[in-house]
Amino acid sequence: MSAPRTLYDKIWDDHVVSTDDTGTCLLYIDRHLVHEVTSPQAFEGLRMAGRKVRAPEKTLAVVDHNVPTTPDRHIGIKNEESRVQVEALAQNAKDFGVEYYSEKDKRQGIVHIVGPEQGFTLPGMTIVCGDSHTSTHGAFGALAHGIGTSEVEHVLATQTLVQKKAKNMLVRVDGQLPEGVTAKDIILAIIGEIGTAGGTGHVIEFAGEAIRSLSMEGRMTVCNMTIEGGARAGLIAPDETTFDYIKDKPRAPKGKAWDMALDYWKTLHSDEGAHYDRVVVLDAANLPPIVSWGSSPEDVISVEGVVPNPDDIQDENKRTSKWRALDYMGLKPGTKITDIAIDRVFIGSCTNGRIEDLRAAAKVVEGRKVAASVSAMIVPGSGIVKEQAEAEGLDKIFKEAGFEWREPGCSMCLAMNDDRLKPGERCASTSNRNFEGRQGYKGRTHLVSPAMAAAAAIAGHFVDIRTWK
Ligand SMILES: CC(C)[C@H](C(=O)O)[C@@H](O)C(=O)O
Ligand code: SF4
Repeated sequence: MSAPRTLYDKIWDDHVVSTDDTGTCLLYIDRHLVHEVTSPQAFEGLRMAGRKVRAPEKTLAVVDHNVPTTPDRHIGIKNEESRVQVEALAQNAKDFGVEYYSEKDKRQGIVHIVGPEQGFTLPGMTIVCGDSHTSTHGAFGALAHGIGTSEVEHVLATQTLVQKKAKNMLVRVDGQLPEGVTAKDIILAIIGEIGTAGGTGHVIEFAGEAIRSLSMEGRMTVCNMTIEGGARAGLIAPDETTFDYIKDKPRAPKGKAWDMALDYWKTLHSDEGAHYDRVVVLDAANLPPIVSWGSSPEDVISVEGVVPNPDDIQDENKRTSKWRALDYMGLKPGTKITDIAIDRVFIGSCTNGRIEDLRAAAKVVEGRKVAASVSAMIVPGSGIVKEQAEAEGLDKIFKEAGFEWREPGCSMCLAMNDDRLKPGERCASTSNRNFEGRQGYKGRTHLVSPAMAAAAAIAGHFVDIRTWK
């Protein structure tokens, strides 16, 4: 009998084309997602070498980072650099025969929301994109890597990627999540626990009752932020929740092909006794709603807590860097998290821009008003999410409360388009990165779940969603 294997081992083994003496492998790539930021030079490289895209039918291109999200976006992009990138992707997709969703297409949205929603992302596949949050697709039990622009070119040309195998890490979240605590809180707590380098050199498999109980949307939120914990990729074994989600998606296998796919997908789980190089266990029942206080996704604390004092940190470099983070954030140690007032709220991004996220926010917002001191916006992750939300009347709830209701895109997750913070502005954000300048020059980001962001918009400061009335 062969040795027990993890889910990662299985997908890896199924895709190795060749291995050299140093253990470096050539991996076959099943799906390639392309956006406008990391692809222009890759296509240019192909053009100069006179090469074609090897498998256009396994490639899907969509604009997301640079597109405006205002209702008048059809008039075009003012920013020259953004406009050039978007136009380049449209042209490259046409020249190389790759399917492309422009900002005028209902299927357009953030690449990591579009892939799953179209059934382009399927269990057991290797999936790449020139984007770090490609880890999102691991929620389907797919091995999903972010890659650099030169690798984008390599995959376009050959449908393979040069890779060394990573180690196996298991993060098990036992028990049940308390009311008001979400997938976002799980992953923020995990990163708080292991640190931003905690997953370095590993692929993390998420397992345990709390993970199993999550919807696909929640699982995508968890896998999305795996990269912020330093891991190469995140994985969750597919199950009935996964199969139900995929079933009627446009590109999902149909008929006999579906039955065959399902037989294979059911083998995609770690074997009993499979070896993990590292195991971390958390108890979901102990998790509170979480708020980030600093400029790294590991700087997290319970909403019931206070801003920590960096002087309590032993390591000098770390102590200095956390003092710097507090200075940047304009916060003092000992301040209660619920006393922090905010100026802006951003609900969206590939972390929390899916329908379930908008439903969670709407539930909090219904019949209430955004605080006079706050400007808040909702940016659906795709045109399909937007359409669904409108069919459910969520847009009305948001607009009546005083939120802006936008067109899909990366928006204020990163300052690559017109949506950005002004210097000094403080934002409750459902995105994944709170780096300095991430949402705009000198902008201050606090990472939270959609329900927590929505509640902060109403209250004007952070509140504990579990006890807030
Ligand atoms: C622009 C892109 C390359 C980048 C990434 O790789 O993640 C962006 O999506 C981000 O979230 O910072
Ligand atoms: S939404 Fe944010 S994290 Fe996701 S791909 Fe866009 S910029 Fe990157």
